[in-house]
Amino acid sequence: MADIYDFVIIGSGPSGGVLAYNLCKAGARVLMLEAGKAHSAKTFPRNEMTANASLMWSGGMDTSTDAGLLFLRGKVLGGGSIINQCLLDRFDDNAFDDWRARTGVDFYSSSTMSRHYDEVESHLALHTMEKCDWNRNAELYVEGFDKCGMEWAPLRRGQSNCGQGNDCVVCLGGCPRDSKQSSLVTFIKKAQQHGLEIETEFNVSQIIHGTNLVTVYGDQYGAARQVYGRRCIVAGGALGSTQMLLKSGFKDKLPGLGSNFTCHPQFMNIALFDEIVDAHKGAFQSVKSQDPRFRQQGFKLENVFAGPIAVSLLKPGFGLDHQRFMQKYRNMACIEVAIRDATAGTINIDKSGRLKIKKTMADADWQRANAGIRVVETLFNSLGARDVMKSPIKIGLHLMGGCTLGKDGRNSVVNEHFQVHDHPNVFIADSSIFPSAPGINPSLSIMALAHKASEHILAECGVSSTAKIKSKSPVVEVQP
Ligand SMILES: Cc1cc2nc3c(=O)[nH]c(=O)nc-3n(C[C@H](O)[C@H](O)[C@H](O)COP(=O)(O)OP(=O)(O)OC[C@H]3O[C@@H](n4cnc5c(N)ncnc54)[C@H](O)[C@@H]3O)c2cc1C
Repeated sequence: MADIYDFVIIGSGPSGGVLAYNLCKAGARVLMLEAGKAHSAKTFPRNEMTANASLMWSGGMDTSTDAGLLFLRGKVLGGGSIINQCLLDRFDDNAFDDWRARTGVDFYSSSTMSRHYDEVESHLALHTMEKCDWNRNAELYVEGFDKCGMEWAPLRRGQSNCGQGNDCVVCLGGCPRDSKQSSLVTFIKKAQQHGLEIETEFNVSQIIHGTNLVTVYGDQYGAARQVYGRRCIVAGGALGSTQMLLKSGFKDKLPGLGSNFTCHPQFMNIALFDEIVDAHKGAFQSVKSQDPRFRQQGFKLENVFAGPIAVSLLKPGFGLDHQRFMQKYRNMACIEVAIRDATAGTINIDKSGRLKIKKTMADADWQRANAGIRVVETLFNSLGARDVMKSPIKIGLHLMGGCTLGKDGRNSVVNEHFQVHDHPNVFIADSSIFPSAPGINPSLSIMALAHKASEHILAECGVSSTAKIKSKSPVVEVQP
């Protein structure tokens, strides 16, 4: 006798959380599988090194095949929303127009998506960073922008209570106050109130699509496991979802699987000032560029900083030179350049199922990066910085694509109903469905698309999102 769930959701990030909540609320019996561990505000590691090692895939050391780009992605209950900054922006017309032109999919528009944004935002505490939240790093950013006549805007974060002046900067290792609006403290918590079951440390290796049943294979605590769902929702993020489908042999029917991988490569630029900046105190990020010229040129700037371990990794070299650099930690200000990458990469696997990610920076990408870095240099120089260090390390935080949504199964993986082409019982609505890099923080749009997907999935089951699913007998004999 085996349990059959209405839905098995693989992955617990922004996508998995929203889908779990909407399906559970409609009365479905849902099991969520997550490869990472379950943590809470009380148990998140408080040391930078331990946080990277225990909350990220490969300890935060996933790289492209040429080792030119470093990819960070969460492996913990709550996924990327546990280790991210929770900056929540809607996409603009420019991003949606590009997606519509690439895919021919009409719902990619601000007007169609606004209802879904409204819906997910109604579950989140949102805070626009105000002047009283700024630390000296943010003040310098604004002073520089004003001096150089460039437009900036406050960032909007998902946070409920980050204390006076956002007095804590440990968000990237998991929020110790349950303030950051991760999927763990928002949608997953609410889904659990509607009966969501969760299994953590369950690493999915294969998804087998049957006529009436999807079988999900994996391992948990060193033992082989398999679970069954009438339908399966793959929400493992760009790399995770693509890897699971590749390992399950979906590429035979879907040649586009693994293509269109993008990541908004980011460059940290650190300036040394005579004054004490203490960028590690107060709000970690508060302001962004809003200059239309930058959007046209394919880059954006945000004030940002990092803990001492991360900063030390950004500076090449070792010994006295490195030591002297780190002694100036309190005098550092930092602005990151993030580009809207023009050159898509590919996601593949080797014979052992390990990821092989090809992603290079082509000339068009370097033009965008260098244009942004030049602006940062001008800005810091206008403020009298002693020195500006351009870190050679390129980091991909927003991982997108691999299972693109589109109309044609020859070059896309998921159809307009978020169903994998020719596999009607498997759905995807996470960052892997993105057809290109939007150049905007992606999480809120991942959630809005997941909300839209949940409506399609419920409609496909013959239920409107406000009616209740009548779950079939939960326990039946299974012969996979
Ligand atoms: C340091 C950092 C800062 C960021 N800051 C921001 C920000 O401020 N704003 C913003 O919009 N975005 C930000 N992002 C990006 C954002 O977090 C991601 O785009 C988002 O989390 C992707 O959501 P997702 O649901 O597609 O996948 P994920 O959040 O990656 O969730 C996928 C989940 O699936 C699990 N999984 C994968 N494979 C398997 C498997 N085989 N078996 C079982 N489980 C599996 C993973 O462990 C993971 O928990 C940041 C990212 C990083 C790393």
